[in-house]
Amino acid sequence: MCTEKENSDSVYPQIERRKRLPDPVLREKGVSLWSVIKDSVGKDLTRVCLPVHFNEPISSLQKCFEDLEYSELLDQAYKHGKEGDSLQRILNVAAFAVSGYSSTEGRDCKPFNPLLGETYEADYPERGVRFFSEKVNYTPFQAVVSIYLNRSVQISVSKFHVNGLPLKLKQVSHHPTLIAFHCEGKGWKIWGESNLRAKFSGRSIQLDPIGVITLEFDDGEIFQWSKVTTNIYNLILGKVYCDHHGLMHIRGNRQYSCKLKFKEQSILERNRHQVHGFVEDLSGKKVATLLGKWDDSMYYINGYESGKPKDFSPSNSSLLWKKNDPPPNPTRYNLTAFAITLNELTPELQEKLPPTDSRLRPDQRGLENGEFDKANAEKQRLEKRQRMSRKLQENGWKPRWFKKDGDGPFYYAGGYWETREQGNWDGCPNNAQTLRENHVANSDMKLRVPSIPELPLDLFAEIANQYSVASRKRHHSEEFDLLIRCIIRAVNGRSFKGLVLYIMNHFFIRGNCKY
Ligand SMILES: CC(C)CCC[C@@H](C)[C@H]1CC[C@H]2[C@@H]3CC=C4C[C@@H](O)CC[C@]4(C)[C@H]3CC[C@]12C
Repeated sequence: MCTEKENSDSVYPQIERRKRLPDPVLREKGVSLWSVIKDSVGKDLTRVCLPVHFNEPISSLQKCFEDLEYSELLDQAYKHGKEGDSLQRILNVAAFAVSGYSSTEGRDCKPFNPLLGETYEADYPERGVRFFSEKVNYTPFQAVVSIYLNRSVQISVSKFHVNGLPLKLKQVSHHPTLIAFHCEGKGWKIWGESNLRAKFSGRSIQLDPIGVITLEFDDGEIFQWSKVTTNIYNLILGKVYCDHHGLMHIRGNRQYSCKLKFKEQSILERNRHQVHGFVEDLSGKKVATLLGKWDDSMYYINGYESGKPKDFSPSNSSLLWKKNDPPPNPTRYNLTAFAITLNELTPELQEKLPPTDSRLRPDQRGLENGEFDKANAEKQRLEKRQRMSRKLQENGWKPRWFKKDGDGPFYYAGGYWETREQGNWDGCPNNAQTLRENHVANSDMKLRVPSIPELPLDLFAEIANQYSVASRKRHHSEEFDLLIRCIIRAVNGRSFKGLVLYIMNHFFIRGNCKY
């Protein structure tokens, strides 16, 4: 734990991280997507909780950090730039932008969709980086794509038939999960939003990333780029896999910019996953050529060569990046050695984490431990609770660590690591505060926080939801009155307003994210 290793020009401490996932407690029973669909005929599938069988024990917040597996390339880029070699800097940045895709090969599970207010921190001093991400929007539906069966209508436009039934896929969510992240390395910072627009296009699902990634070096050089399109194939039949294609333009604020093309796969093309491109200077002169594969390695040669990949040989090209070896104990989820470390929870870490950290989600932890029934039950409970407080969330929820100005992108507002240092997650301004201001403008309401005996959390959510509906309609529904009367009886006649405030406070202290 305490030895130190020379890494580029800084000294990083060495830290032991786990090399494998825990052995599953139970044997997993197979689940077919069909059996899930079959049981859901006629239901609004956004309300159907997908069993954890289709998940990997990583949340989307953690997945964002997977793109930083090769952050060493950015350390290199910083060093080169400092030594006046701007070309090497942009080449390393380009290799970094491609390297983030390498972990997607062979992965066929869905990451956990973060709950509102969920956060993830990664403090990796052995790499010189500190990463933080938060789910920043409210997603009205859990599923990006809803699947429903059309039994009665015989003439169907859908292209799929499952067990003789036509299957129609319909996109329902226009507010995909939005995640903001911020990462600090030695000599650089990188931040952005991870947001995807999903389109179902007959053969596959197309995910178009929205937003830009910004990389800023301490000497003021900035690069910005957007990710390319991802397609997911074989969702219904066969083995699920994804592929990436499109143009990536890395714009710099100084001398160079870089254009990379991720080639779309074709049946004829035997050479898959290819990426090629070039670096050009301000005058448009192409000064270097890049070539490689997003799931393997990237090379460059000085000067521009429009030739085919076969023109590249180890003698005339130099290696920029090579993918790490797969872990010695492969997981069912095909996680990389780096990804295996992301959800590790040591007792020391547990003490420091805020209650909103992905590592504390019981459903995800259950899946990781192979306690599948427990994981499913927890997932259902958490998703149901999140749906129930929907109205209140729509009205006044704000992320805690990221801000935005007008329509601009979210940026890190600061303070997370400082709060962590103090170890007091309750003391800082919280979502409860914001909500109280938005919804309870009446100043004569005094906030008493009564010690209410443990009430089921679902009930809290439902009350909060009803309260928000009622306060807009200016009258309470009968069911709502009944509910409230029951609760008041349960808590021995505490004041209604105080109770509601307490509930809101209790429920939203950490967004919707108290497990
Ligand atoms: C229901 C089950 C069977 C479907 C499994 C779908 C898998 C293949 C999907 C679900 C979520 C997807 C990821 C969502 C977001 C991103 C970020 C993007 O910039 C690169 C692709 C990447 C990393 C996707 C890769 C494919 C992915 C992992």
